[in-house]
Amino acid sequence: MQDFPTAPAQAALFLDFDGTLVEIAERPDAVVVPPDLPSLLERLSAHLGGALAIVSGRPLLELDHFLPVAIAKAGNHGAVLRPLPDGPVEQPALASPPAAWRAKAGAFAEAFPGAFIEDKAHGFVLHFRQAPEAGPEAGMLLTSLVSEAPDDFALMPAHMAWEVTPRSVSKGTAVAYLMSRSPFAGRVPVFIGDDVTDEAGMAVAREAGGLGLRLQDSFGTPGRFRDWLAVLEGQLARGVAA
Ligand SMILES: O=P(O)(O)OC[C@H]1O[C@H](O[C@H]2O[C@H](CO)[C@@H](O)[C@H](O)[C@H]2O)[C@H](O)[C@@H](O)[C@@H]1O
Repeated sequence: MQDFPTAPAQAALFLDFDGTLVEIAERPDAVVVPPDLPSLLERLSAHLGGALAIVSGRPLLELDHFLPVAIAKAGNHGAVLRPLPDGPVEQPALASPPAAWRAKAGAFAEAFPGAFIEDKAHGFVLHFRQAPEAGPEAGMLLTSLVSEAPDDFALMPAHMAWEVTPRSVSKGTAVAYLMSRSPFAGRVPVFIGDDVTDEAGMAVAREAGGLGLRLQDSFGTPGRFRDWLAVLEGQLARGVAA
């Protein structure tokens, strides 16, 4: 078992989705969620008094689609949160990138068969997994566009994708906000993720005395990570992990 900085029963778990809980797929809609994963996460959340949250770049509705269980979720890299499993959705007021940026990115993607844009509420992703030759040029285009409003927007490298996001939110702000309120407050944060976009969440967890774990280093693969979660759930259920 991965060592915790405290008794596991006192931890607050923050889990990335793509590349951590599920394997990366060719397209965002093609990820395969193991049938037993949602209920495993729901049981883990219950053992932790609700202090388990999915913290993802995905929109909240997609997280609800892939993980249709009552657990806390933060989507769009911290731009939308549901801190309590069945509670209300919370969204800070955020600007959207200029329409001209989206139009230029869309025209760029159209020139590379396989590349496409994924729209989000306050940003967009330019995916190039099926057009890898587009990656560097896409990065240069979006770097140039974001430089027009660097205080408001950030460009994040993701797995075979570039994402334009509001600068004021991140997985770090999501973890900090959740840790400020029940049932997360007072627990020791443990963030597990696989990507550059997870580093802000890991950093906040570490600064709070917890753990920021990179999946590849600590677990290897999403499958092995899911196995670890199942073992942890069993221990918490039997009361032998505290
Ligand atoms: O924060 P995450 O839960 O890791 O989500 C990050 C982004 O994941 C998705 O894109 C990535 O996963 C796809 C499915 O495996 C893959 O096809 C793509 O190449 C990856 O970049 C999702 O589409 C984004 O919205 C998330 O921000």
